[in-house]
Amino acid sequence: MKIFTVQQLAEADKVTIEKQGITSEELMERAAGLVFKEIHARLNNESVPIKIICGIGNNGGDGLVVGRLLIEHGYYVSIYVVNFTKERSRDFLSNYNKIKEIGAPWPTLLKGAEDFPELHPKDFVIDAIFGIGLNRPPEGWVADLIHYINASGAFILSIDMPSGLFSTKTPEPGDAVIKANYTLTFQAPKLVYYLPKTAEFVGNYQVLNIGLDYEYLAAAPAEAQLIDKEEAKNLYIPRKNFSHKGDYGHSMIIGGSYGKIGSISLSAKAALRTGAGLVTIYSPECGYEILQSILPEAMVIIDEGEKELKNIQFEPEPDVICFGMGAGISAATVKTFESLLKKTKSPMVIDADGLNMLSNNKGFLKLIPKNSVLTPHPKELERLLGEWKDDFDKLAKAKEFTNKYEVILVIKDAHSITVSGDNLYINNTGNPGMATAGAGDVLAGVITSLISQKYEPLIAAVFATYLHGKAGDIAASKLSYQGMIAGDIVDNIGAAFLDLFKNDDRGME
Ligand SMILES: NC(=O)C1=CN([C@@H]2O[C@H](COP(=O)(O)OP(=O)(O)OC[C@H]3O[C@@H](n4cnc5c(N)ncnc54)[C@H](OP(=O)(O)O)[C@@H]3O)[C@@H](O)[C@H]2O)[C@@H](O)CC1
Ligand SMILES: Nc1ncnc2c1ncn2[C@@H]1O[C@H](COP(=O)(O)OP(=O)(O)O)[C@@H](O)[C@H]1O
Ligand SMILES: [K+]
Repeated sequence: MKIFTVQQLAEADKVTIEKQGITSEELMERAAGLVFKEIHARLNNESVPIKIICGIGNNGGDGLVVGRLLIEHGYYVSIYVVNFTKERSRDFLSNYNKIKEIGAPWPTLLKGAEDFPELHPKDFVIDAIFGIGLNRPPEGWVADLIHYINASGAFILSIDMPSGLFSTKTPEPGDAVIKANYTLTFQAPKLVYYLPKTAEFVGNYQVLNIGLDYEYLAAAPAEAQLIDKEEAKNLYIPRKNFSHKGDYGHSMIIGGSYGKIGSISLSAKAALRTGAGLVTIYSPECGYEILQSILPEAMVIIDEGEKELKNIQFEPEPDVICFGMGAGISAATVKTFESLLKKTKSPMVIDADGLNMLSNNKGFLKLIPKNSVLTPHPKELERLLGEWKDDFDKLAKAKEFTNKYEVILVIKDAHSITVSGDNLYINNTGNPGMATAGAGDVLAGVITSLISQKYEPLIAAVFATYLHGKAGDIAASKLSYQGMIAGDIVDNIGAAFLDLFKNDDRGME
């Protein structure tokens, strides 16, 4: 699903009104009507006190429409208007008058702290103060009102955006931003729904299709792509009946050191479970017996170093090399990594200590084969890019980095983001149970395996991140967030593939 900027959405709004021959008030009625429907379906005429807090722009207008429809359906509704200015948007005003027409009590005007409504934990608050038109931080008593709503303990449903949340910057601690339990948004999710410092304000969310002009949206370049099952399914390459292991490539997993052999075994097993034809593990000597015993399907080549990698030499050349898990960063390992970078021409996957070596030796960056996939978690990314001001600055720096070195970055997080040039792909699978040792090693193996099966490195990164998260979700559904470990993610990669085609006639070919 495409994620658009606020400017694009405003433009789509205009184009829709023109092409569909409707008024903006009709579009507001359509959009807010869908919000009403969702609320009505959930509340099912329950007599919960509903308090709608409206601004004076179109977000407030939406709040008024929702209020009118709820009143007409017999709900117990109080409407408040935050009178931070005398200005009103046109569609706000016409819907304000419509409240009078249905004979409902006039909305209460809030002019300062003394007017704040009583709020109770059992209230259902609809936040329609600011939407995507927020253009400066809320101040004074309006900021106090936002903090007051948050502190009430009431269930908060935000329309379009939690009020006070900007679409292009992250709040500072203490800023006035509604902390919604649920957000109902129009047409497309917003980038801030997926970033570490902003997602917490959004709560759960749902996207309502308000029928904005399809042609405009299809042609508009996406600010980012959200990768869900629909998108992931389209990336899948079916396996042919008449094929052999050579068709699915040879993955080589290089890494490990004394006490950290488990990492490469997880990557290698993940590569096998993702469908690589052949997997070779290249390890320090101390890993030999362990690896041969726990993973008979993989071949093992050992380095001359007993406890760490010292002189990486192998034959024949694999289709793709994954480097770094558990490798450590001793001087000898750094040196042999440098030679490996110099002699490798095809795209690699670089993870963990491979990334740390790149950060400590910035001169190595230009040696990375083009189109390689780097998989940093936030700390590794910071070592690689330097500090960033906020999540937006982080993404800008990541784009610059991938452009400069012609590589692909998978920024691992709750919503991992694959960055390639100016393109962002946001993953929508995964769960907190994956915050467990070795989960990242598994992802590196899945990406490597897909590249060896001839997926383009960018597609491999995006698809692997989806499958890895889905495998984690399936593992969590059986074992709980607490009970699952990285090996369970590996064990459910197959189920993640099968899930792609569940409820779909196409099936896995
Ligand atoms: N696009 C779509 O697809 C559709 C969008 N729709 C809805 O429209 C919403 C956008 O509406 P919007 O543009 O009127 O802006 P909105 O968010 O109501 O608030 C801005 C108002 O507040 C003001 N203001 C700003 N910051 C302020 C501050 N800190 N402190 C004080 N004042 C501040 C600013 O005025 P200013 O003072 O800057 O002149 C302006 O008046 C959108 O989120 C969705 O709900 C649907 O109805 C139909 C389909
Ligand atoms: N809360 C979470 N929600 C979704 N995915 C998560 C969460 N926490 C971690 N993950 C995923 O688990 C993996 C953890 O990787 P990493 O931190 O490198 O672990 P390790 O170094 O132990 O292997 C990443 O792919 C990350 O996206
Ligand atoms: K809002």
